[in-house]
Amino acid sequence: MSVTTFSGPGLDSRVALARGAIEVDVSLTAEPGQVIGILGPNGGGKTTTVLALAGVLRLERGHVRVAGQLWADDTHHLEPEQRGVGLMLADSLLFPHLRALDNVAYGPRSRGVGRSAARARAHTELERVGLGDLAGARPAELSSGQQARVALARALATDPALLLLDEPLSALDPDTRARTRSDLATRLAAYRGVTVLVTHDPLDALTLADHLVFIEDGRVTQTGTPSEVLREPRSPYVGTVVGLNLYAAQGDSHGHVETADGGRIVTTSPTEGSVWATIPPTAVSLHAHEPEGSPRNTWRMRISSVTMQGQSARIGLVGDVPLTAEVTLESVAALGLRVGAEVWAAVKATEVRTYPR
Ligand SMILES: Nc1ncnc2c1ncn2[C@@H]1O[C@H](COP(=O)(O)OP(=O)(O)OP(=O)(O)O)[C@@H](O)[C@H]1O
Repeated sequence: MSVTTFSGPGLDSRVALARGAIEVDVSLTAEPGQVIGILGPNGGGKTTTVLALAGVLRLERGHVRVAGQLWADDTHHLEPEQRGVGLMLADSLLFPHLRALDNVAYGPRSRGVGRSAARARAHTELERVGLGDLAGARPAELSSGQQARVALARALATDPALLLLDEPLSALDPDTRARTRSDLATRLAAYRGVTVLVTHDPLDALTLADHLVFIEDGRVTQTGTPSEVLREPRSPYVGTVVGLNLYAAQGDSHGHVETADGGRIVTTSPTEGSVWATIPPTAVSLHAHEPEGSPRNTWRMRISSVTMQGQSARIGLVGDVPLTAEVTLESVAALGLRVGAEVWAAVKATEVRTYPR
């Protein structure tokens, strides 16, 4: 098969294909060394995108170019083993009968590297993930975090230009996950190819990725650096992930915005035209009686949920402007906050941020 060569060094892709009930159409670009974090609700097309980049699924339209090489377009399709790609999934899928060293050496071996060169390479990769001493162990003798690190070493042992990590930490318990996340961050910092990391965990995305891409219903709904996304979410899903109350609203240019459900919010932020409005849950105070004072929003609300989070509680509120509030556990006790109870919620106008939609 002839392979057309392009000059771009990183990832340049648009994958478009039907999968199940949805049409996936996702464009991703990245420079070498960048980590792209992909987030999105279940069934939105994240894994489909990864499998299309890997060559497991065929494109219907679009293209995949990596390190200047065309891997796929309408007419070309390189098989996964013909692509310089490393894949790591939630299940590390190690060969149970092989030592860690031979699990890692398997990749180079299957690409034609001789046995001793492949083993030498596997040793180097295991050392890079801190497992040089456990090269002789079989998967059953390794902890789940160590197995994940072997899987990472295996994915990198073939010098891939593109590393695809699909929920690589999701099978780990929270402590192991935190430690393995930091090992992964260290290893990725030294990797010069492009990494695409699919995760449901905002912490993975914020700590590992340089750039975030949200995929919902087969489409990209938002891209940006973690701090851009944290500051200005642009879909209800992204609002939930970054922990802000988010409303699609219309401004009346008199310091009010009106939400799609007819709720009115007072703000000191610009209110011209179609805007997103955000309210941080920590900016919502709850009261037994209607509060008065500086320009503020006050709403009579009913409590729909109460969940604890460390030393604070998140209170779901329904009313004119549905809200999540984050309050101290003392407030929960003092105000008798429980599902079904009615309270006043107050938010200062200065706490409501708007930006164009
Ligand atoms: N093996 C399959 N055959 C056919 N359709 C599938 C298959 N796997 C997934 N789908 C469908 O493809 C669509 C996209 O699924 P995909 O796994 O890409 O989403 P996802 O964003 O990775 O979801 P999750 O977060 O649940 O892993 C969904 O509608 C799903 O039901």
